[in-house]
Amino acid sequence: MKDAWSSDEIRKAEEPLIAAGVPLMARAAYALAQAVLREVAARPAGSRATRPAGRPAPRPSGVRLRGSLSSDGLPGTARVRPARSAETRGDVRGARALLLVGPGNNGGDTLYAGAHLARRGMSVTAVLVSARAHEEGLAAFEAAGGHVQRLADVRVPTVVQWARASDVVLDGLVGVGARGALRPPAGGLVRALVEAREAAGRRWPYTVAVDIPSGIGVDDGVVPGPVLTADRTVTFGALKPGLLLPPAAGFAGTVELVDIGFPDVSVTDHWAGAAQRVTLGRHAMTGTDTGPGRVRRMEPADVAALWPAPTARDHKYTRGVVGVIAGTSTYPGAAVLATSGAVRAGAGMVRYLGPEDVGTRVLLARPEVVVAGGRVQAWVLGPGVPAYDPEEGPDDDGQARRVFGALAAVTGVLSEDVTGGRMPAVIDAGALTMLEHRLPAWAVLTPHAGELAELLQGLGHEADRAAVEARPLHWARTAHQATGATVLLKGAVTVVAGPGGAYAQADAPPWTATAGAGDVLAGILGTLLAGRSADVVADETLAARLAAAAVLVHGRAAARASAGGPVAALEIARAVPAVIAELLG
Ligand SMILES: NC(=O)C1=CN([C@@H]2O[C@H](COP(=O)(O)OP(=O)(O)OC[C@H]3O[C@@H](n4cnc5c(N)ncnc54)[C@H](O)[C@@H]3O)[C@@H](O)[C@H]2O)[C@@H](O)CC1
Ligand SMILES: [K+]
Repeated sequence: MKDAWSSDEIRKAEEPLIAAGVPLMARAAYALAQAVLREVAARPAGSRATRPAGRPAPRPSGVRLRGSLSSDGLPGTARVRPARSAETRGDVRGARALLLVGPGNNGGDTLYAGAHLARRGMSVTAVLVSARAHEEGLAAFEAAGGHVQRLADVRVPTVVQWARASDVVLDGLVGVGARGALRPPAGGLVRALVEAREAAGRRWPYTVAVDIPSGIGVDDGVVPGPVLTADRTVTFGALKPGLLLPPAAGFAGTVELVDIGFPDVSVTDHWAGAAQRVTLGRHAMTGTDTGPGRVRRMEPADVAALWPAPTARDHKYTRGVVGVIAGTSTYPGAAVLATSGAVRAGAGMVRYLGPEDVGTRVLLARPEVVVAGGRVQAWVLGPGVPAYDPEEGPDDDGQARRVFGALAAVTGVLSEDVTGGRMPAVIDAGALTMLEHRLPAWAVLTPHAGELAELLQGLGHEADRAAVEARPLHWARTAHQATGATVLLKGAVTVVAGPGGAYAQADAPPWTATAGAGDVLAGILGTLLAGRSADVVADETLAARLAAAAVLVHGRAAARASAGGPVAALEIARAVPAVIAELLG
């Protein structure tokens, strides 16, 4: 599990260590310098900025650094403890670094790192954007032979020119002390650098963000103004939510987490069950509630503990029956895709409810499906079902009526004065327009940004699709709070918001953005909810974890089916068993 800490949590963790004299900044700066030295040393000397003008620099992304990939082979985080023994060898003399230095400790990290680079023979220039700069860091930098320039004394185009002529640019303008969009003059400088980077294409120097790409929302992942995209972010002590969340995460490049010595601690882990004391390891947090504010990313190793893998004592009913209400005679495909997702994820049984001709098509594709009503342990409601319109009367082959009936079994509100048992559900597409009652957390809404915007508008919020895409965590949380349901907001990075906090999952290749992929996801999640139906109703935080696990499995199945090329939704379903086998193995 990747666990991101808010800026407040980072400060709370730092305070006792700073008081005890732990050299946090020295550790951070040393690791930062090592990351830069590794990159520069890996480049052929002739390709460095001293190359003749106009000759393109080699692509930094062609060089894979030690620990730069997560176990799944996708760009991810690596933990590197800055140790003297890890000193990077290789000749870096004459290579050029440009440091963008802000007024706070983020600038301090950058200046100390610049001192390391200068001592190794690099030509290092620091541009101070403010009148103020970290005093000791600046003194160390100058003592090591670094060149200092003040933005007030030079023009922005000159700094852009220096950047273009460098091998590496370090963005040390602001870190976790940042508030809002970058203000002038830093904002103007970064805007000009972003333009120059776009114009330069692949010839732009390797760009390293110090702790975070300056200008992102540290805690909420927003991008309120200009941000220079990094090839690598070297982040200190713990991940920050903005490094996991869209849209900010797209600016971070490969994220390298440096252990600067935050302590081993135990915390109340809302994710592991009700108020259970657990030790999360080095990167956990002393005395801080993980609470609904937390942002995490589930990793492949976390899935096995959640998956309802069968034992020899199980039979099809104990393993969980998924009921699917999806598709109409006009849109039968969603029914085939959702039931396929559920079958391939390993449901004990899948029931399909819908018009007869759609049921026949489902049976042709998946003869395992039972096309008849009966007991189920979780519902999948709404894929391929049109939006409900009480005025017009629905042209939906009776699907709205069936969905309303199933929703009663989810909330337990059977009629005005009769309540019954309750069970989990995936509420997708058309079913998102049929919500009448406040929902429990075991109801998982699975909108994309446009559907979430419509849902929010129905709840009185002014949010269109663009607004949701700009602040996905905020709006997913808002919808969770307003409806009570767990909210899974689909996207390139999928955000899940529930009572125990949020997940940001980036498991799927861009090819996954294809019609029907969401129907398969709904089926996979339905199987997970059915397999752990009683647990999900008993533990209000479990649905979000299962939702994140379903997103991970779906994303990895899409990657497997795609193999780097286009992918059809049904192929994603087909790849699911092998992915589950791999994760459980
Ligand atoms: N506290 C410590 O001992 C450590 C701090 N570390 C570094 O220190 C950083 C945090 O340092 P600080 O708390 O000094 O804060 P930062 O350096 O992140 O930024 C604060 C400064 O930036 C300015 N600023 C804030 N928002 C701005 C905006 N939108 N536009 C322009 N300027 C803005 C503020 O006026 C303030 O001067 C971390 O991100 C990390 O890089 C690391 O060295 C680890 C140890
Ligand atoms: K920064």
